[in-house]
Formats: sequence, structure tokens, C-alpha cells
Amino acid sequence: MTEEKLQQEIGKEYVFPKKDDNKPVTEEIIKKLPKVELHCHLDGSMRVETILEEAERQKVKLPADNPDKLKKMVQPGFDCKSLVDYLKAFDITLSVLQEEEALYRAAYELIEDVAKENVKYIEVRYSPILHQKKGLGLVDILEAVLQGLKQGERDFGVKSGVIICGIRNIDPKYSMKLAELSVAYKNKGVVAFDLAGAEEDYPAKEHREAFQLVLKNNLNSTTHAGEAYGPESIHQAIHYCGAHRIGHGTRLFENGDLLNYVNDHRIPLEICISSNIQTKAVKRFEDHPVRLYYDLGLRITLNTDNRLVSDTTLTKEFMIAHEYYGFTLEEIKDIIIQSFKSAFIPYREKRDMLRKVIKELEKF
Ligand SMILES: O=c1[nH]cnc2c1ncn2[C@H]1C[C@H](O)[C@@H](CO)O1
Ligand SMILES: [Zn+2]
Repeated sequence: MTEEKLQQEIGKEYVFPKKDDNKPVTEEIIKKLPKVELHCHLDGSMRVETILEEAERQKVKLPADNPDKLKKMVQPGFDCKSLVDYLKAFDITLSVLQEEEALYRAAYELIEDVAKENVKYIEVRYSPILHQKKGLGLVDILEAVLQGLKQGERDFGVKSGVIICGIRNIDPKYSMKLAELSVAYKNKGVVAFDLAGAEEDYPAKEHREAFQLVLKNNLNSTTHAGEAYGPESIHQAIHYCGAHRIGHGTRLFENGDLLNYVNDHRIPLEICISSNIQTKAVKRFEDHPVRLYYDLGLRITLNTDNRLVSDTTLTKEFMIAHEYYGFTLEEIKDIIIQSFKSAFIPYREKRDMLRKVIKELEKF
């Protein structure tokens, strides 16, 4: 999109600012910065070795029996054609996530993994209804993950919250059940309700009853939107479902009026750059609107989406932000602070956490 076209769309004069912060940005530094992750799917972020071991333990047949081959099958990479194509990888991860032991392990290991890159707080999302193939109940599926996360916090010091996902392409009556589960676990580990899955042909407003229940019970919500469909999808997420944050929001720039609304209301965007290139939300890294969003003052956060499926880490995502869009160290620290501000943590607790984080960030 040309600069002129952008200005027409956004309805305000847009000037690309010059940045004169010359501090080096290296993987080593980014890894050490205290970070927060708000958009990370449990079933997309397992270790490949764990999938193999769990398959053996549970006698589940996988389409490949060694880590390299299996990786190729669960990492669609940049040749992936669409979101629907990308989501096929989850058939494999979900095949070994149908027992409490495996759910506990996946949650625990995710905390161990993110601790290695100094993530201080993570919101882990998944959809319990996708884990019922062996007959587990929704509460057991949630408890297993909560226990894994808690043990992870004890061992590695990373705090976390669960976001429960309804699925767009599954009957909305199940979203309602998941919304009820989310409300029942409010202040007991669940921090929000979300809607994931195939976006095109499955509008969020079909699930608005679930969102209404969540809202009326004073629980947070976020919605995947503007990833495989245009800004109309983001409009629905906000105005029909009352989403407090937007998952991706990649195509928000196509509607300047809505973009201004999102900006004015400080609605955070959970941006996942690598995932967006893979699902073809944007064609090339160069085309991603993250720089534009930041410069316009939108509240943005950087995330992995799926550590295994997208073959990434939060450190990698920040390095991409630096290498492709010129984010400086000061800007990266600013995004980290914005991310903390966007977390679904009670205000006073968040304020205290933020103070500590800012002190730590000042050392870099
Ligand atoms: O980027 C995504 N967009 C929409 N749905 C997604 C994305 N990543 C994962 N999912 C789906 C697949 C998982 O099974 C489900 C719950 O984590 O959410
Ligand atoms: Zn996602």
C-alpha cells in the first residue's frame, strides 16, 4: 500500500518518523529483557519430542516417527497457503493431548520454555472441547492445564493465566459451554474468553451469546479477527462481541475509521508476525502493518501465536520486528510495557508488576 493510499484510508496525516536510537539490538539482549506474552496456543506450542514421547506412551499413531520428519508436518512454514491450511497441523498435536497427563505436561513444559527467554507472565490459550476425544470432562481438561501451569510457576517463577477459546467453525452452542466454564473459573486461573478457528465464513456474531455471558459476568474477552478476513470481522468482534483485545487485527488498516476507534479506545492488538506470513494474512514480511500501527500510536503487543507450529519464540518475533521494521531497543522496551499494560491481570497487581519490569528494563 502506498503512503498516499494509507493516508486516505486512515484519514489523518501519516508521517513515518525518524528514529535515532542507536543502541545495538541483538538476540542475546532481547532474550534477557523481561517480557510478557498474551497470545500463545497451548496446542500449537508443544515440543516435538514431547509429541513423539506422548504418542508412544498413549499408543497414538503419528504420521511420522522421528523429530525431523514430524517437525516438517507440524510446521507448515512460509509455503503454507492459508489459515485453514495452517490449522491442519493441530490434528497432530491434538491427537496426543487427549489425556490429563499430556495436558499437564504440555502446560508445564511451555512454562519451562518461556522462562528460558525471561517471559515473566504468559496467557496460555486453548479450547477444552478439542480435548474430549477420549471422554475427558471439560473441568478435568482445564484442571490438568492449570495444575501444569502452577507447577511451572513454582519451578520457574513465570506467572500465567488461561484464555479459553471458543471455535468459530464449531456449533456456537459449544462456545456457550466454554463461556460458562470460563465464568466458573474466573479468579481461579481463567483470565478471558476467546474465539479462534477458521475466520472466513464463520462470523463472530454467531457466537455473541457466549460473549454476552462472559461480559455480563465481568470477565475479559479477546477475539481472533482481521487475520483471514477483513476489518468487518474486527468490527463484529468489538461491537457485537465486546472484545477487549483483538487477536492479530492484521487487516485493521483497511478501514481507517475503525482503526481510529481501536486507537482511541486503546484496544490492544495481539500481533503475531511470523504466523501472519505463514497463514498469508500478509504475503511478505515487508507488507506487515506492525510499523504503521506502532507509529500511529495503536496499543500493540508482540506474540508467538504458536511456538511449535510457527517455529518461533518471542525473542525471534522481536528480532523480526527489529530487522524488518527497524524497531529500536527503546521502541522494543516500549512495546513490552504496552504488552504488560494490555495483560488481563487485575489492575493493582499489574501496576506492581509493571513497576518491577520498568526497573529491570531500565538496565538495558
Ligand atoms: O492464528 C490462529 N487463528 C485462528 N485459530 C488458531 C490460530 N492458531 C491456533 N488456532 C486454533 C487451533 C487450535 O486448536 C485452537 C485452540 O488453541 O485455536
Ligand atoms: Zn492465535
